[in-house]
Amino acid sequence: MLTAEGAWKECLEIIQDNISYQKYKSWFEPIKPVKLADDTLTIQVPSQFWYEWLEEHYYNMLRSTIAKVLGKNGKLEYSVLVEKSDRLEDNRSIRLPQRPMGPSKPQEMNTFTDYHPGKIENPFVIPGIRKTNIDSNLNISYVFDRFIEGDCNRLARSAAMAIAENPGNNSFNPLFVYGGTGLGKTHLVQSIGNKIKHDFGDEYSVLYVSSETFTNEFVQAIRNNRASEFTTFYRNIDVLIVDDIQFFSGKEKTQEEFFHIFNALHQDGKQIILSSDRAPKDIPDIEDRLISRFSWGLSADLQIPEYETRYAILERKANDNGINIDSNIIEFIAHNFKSNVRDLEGAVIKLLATASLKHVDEIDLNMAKSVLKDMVKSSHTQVSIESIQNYVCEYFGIDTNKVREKTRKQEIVEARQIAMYLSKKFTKSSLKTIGLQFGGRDHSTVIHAISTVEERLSTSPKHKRMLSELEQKIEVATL
Ligand SMILES: Nc1ncnc2c1ncn2[C@@H]1O[C@H](COP(=O)(O)OP(=O)(O)OP(=O)(O)O)[C@@H](O)[C@H]1O
Repeated sequence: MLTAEGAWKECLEIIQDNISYQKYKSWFEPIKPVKLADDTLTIQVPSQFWYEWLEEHYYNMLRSTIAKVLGKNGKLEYSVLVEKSDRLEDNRSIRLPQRPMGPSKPQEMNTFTDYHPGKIENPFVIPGIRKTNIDSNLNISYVFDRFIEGDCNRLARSAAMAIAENPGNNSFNPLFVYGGTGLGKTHLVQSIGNKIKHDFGDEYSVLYVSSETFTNEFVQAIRNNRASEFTTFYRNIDVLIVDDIQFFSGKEKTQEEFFHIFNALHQDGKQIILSSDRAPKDIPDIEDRLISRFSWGLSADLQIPEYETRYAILERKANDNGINIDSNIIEFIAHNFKSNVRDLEGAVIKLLATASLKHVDEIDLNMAKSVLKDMVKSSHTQVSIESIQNYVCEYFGIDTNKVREKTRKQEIVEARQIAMYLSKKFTKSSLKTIGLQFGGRDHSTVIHAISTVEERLSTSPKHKRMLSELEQKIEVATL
């Protein structure tokens, strides 16, 4: 029978796969499952603010997670730990938003009584496509207003704005936005879609899709003999935004399909917006004819933000989250988190979560330094999954390719599981990405590997020693 712990563990596995590791650690790890009765899971959160934060930021994800784990009648209830009344009062600089105080004893805070499982519809099977019934898949918080402009993104942002003002009818077709991870590609390309929808209403059908979803839908469509419906659907879009196009690499059939859709849309003066982690010419295993089309309009890169932009982004993020951060803390973060915007955001979130967990209203610079110590270290250099595979294989004295092969030899399996565990710990990659880099395994294999390693860690001192040696090796390499 499913227990509260078991149900919450399943929820965590899903949640972990849907949000960054940092957010997962900050907001979900401290939660404790309390009770499971009548399809209702009760979880205990550390503070009233915590509950409000979850509701504000993760409501939809929690709803669908609960539905997956407990079924369509599943409900989630919160119980809030007693708030301390003796709040500290000295010179601190993060102020939590002034919200009503939580209850003085644990109490049910919210129930998804109105829950109905979310309909996940495949857009291309909607009969008689009409512009108004297409779900654009846009995240409404990705808007221009929240996208801070700097030298690092000025060209891309201006082109994006010009497109949003005049979709299809501009010289940036397609717009190809590229740059490293966490630099704002998704935010920017979705801002275009959101502005068009806001300014033009149903005049344009807008669709945001990741290249991975596009590929999966295409494969499904072929399997179900619905390839022509798939094509028709995409050819009817007015503004097509495809994110992370580098995932088309090596997928010949998908590339061919996309090539025809691209031509049809372009010919009809429809707007195409693409993003990628690298410039068109640097994407491996993509047909030349597609690469040449990607370069028809404008390719604009997003670079690492300079200090002033990092400062402005931090101020804005804090503001958006309803907190005031003292300028010396902003300076500290802006000086130490240089590689991407996601890390800046992660730092603000971690401070906020810690303030809430410790029940303090404000945080001073010393506390911020200590809270962010580990992140500062890890933000300096990013280790790749490939180098983790190398470290582990070198440690075990085996050939690196072996961990990517299908072999089930015990020593290889063990090395592979450890490398997967370390990849989760030291990189920001999703379980899916990790699985793919280990010979195309799926995310459940990675979850299994991680829990196997964790179990061994807690029962075998030999494994603990081994892991700690490996972790040290990786840490030294990333300093
Ligand atoms: N210029 C900016 N102003 C404000 N927020 C930004 C800016 N650039 C990025 N962000 C924020 O940083 C986070 C990461 O951005 P986003 O997901 O768009 O990056 P990405 O380049 O698509 O990353 P990935 O390649 O890993 O998918 C988002 O929360 C986004 O809002």
